[in-house]
Amino acid sequence: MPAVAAAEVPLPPATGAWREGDPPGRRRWYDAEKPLPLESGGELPGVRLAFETWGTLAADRSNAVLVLHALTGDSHAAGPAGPGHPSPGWWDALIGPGRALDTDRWFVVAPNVLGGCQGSTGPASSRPGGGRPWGGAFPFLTPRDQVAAEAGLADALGIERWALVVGGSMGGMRAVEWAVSYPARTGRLLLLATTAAASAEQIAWADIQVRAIRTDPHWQGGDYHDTGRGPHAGLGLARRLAHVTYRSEPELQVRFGRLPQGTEDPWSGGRYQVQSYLDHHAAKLVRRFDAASYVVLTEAMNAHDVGRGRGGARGALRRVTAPTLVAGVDSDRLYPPAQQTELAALIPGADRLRVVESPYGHDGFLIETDQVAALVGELLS
Ligand SMILES: CC(=O)SCCNC(=O)CCNC(=O)[C@H](O)C(C)(C)COP(=O)(O)OP(=O)(O)OC[C@H]1O[C@@H](n2cnc3c(N)ncnc32)[C@H](O)[C@@H]1OP(=O)(O)O
Ligand SMILES: N[C@@H](CCO)C(=O)O
Repeated sequence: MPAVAAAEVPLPPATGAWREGDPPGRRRWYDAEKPLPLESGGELPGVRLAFETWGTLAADRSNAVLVLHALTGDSHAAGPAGPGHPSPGWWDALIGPGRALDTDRWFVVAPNVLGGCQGSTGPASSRPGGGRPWGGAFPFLTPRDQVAAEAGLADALGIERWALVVGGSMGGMRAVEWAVSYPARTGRLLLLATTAAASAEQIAWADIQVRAIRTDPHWQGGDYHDTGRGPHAGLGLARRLAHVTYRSEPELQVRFGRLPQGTEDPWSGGRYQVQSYLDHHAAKLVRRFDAASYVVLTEAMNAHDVGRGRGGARGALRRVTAPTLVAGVDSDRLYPPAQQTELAALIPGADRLRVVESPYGHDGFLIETDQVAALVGELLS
């Protein structure tokens, strides 16, 4: 089957409305027909998910793969940088002709998460009816809500069962929710650097990040979207803290040590290299990400507990029928491998924990693409 550009992929009739023509070329939108009932009560009207696809959906729709991004990722999982995409796809090394997710064979779908800010409905979106942005009134979401929205997208695409659902970190939270909420629709499962439930420490790091945003004077209760300003300083602080947790102590030490940044003097107002590095990542995120989305998604991650109302993690994970691989990164201090050991032990179709060897910490699931490709290959073979 030849690879075709996603813009040419014939899509089946949708139950929701489709919107074509985003300048980057590939992004499409799914608009839900009905409001989404929320786990916390109430419902979210006007749900839209942005998504991108690669490859061709087989006539029997058996070759669809769902790729779920992490906290600040988006639907641009593959493909080059370009207008609307300042960076190449975050898993470009894995998705494409001849790659682990070979788009000559697989139809790969990557949605932007509900609550996000890269085309899907989130706090920066207008309320239905063309009103002001949701802002602080955007409802509390959980990963189950986000997965329920993704199930609507799957319905609209005519995909009854994914051949594979794969995700890392926050994407792994949604992937495991898929396998528990919709076992018959999850053919295979690859969980990377993720957990059955957000831990006390993960909630603690997240809390500091959310407070950094909410205490920024430009937060305005989350209703800043049409003020021309935003809690950029708070978001930058949140990213600095988060980024340290995404990497490992030895990596930072080997890479930066105590070196000053260029000719700057840390004893008189200048920065160490590592400070400059964090400044860079903070500024980069502030340019591309909405602070209120960051809060909504972070709180959704805090709410992640696959066992809630299902007899705990053991009771929930027993429902998974998919052949499963669970992998952790050996240097991950944010999602330590003990969390993936638990997942592997409790999912019936999983065997021993796989370990991605990396000096880079949690971000290893994004960086060590050769090792992740080998896991994908093993699971799909
Ligand atoms: C799907 C998802 O999960 S999220 C989508 C992808 N993730 C992100 O975009 C999150 C932000 N980025 C990251 O987390 C990481 O950069 C990764 C995981 C994508 C890639 O990691 P690495 O390749 O190891 O990149 P690293 O962390 O070294 O950062 C490199 C950047 O730091 C900059 N940098 C390095 N040292 C310094 C310094 N002393 N001062 C300032 N900047 C510095 C580099 O110039 C480079 O800039 P650029 O990214 O604008 O080109
Ligand atoms: N660097 C990743 C890590 C979160 O898992 C992100 O920004 O989404």
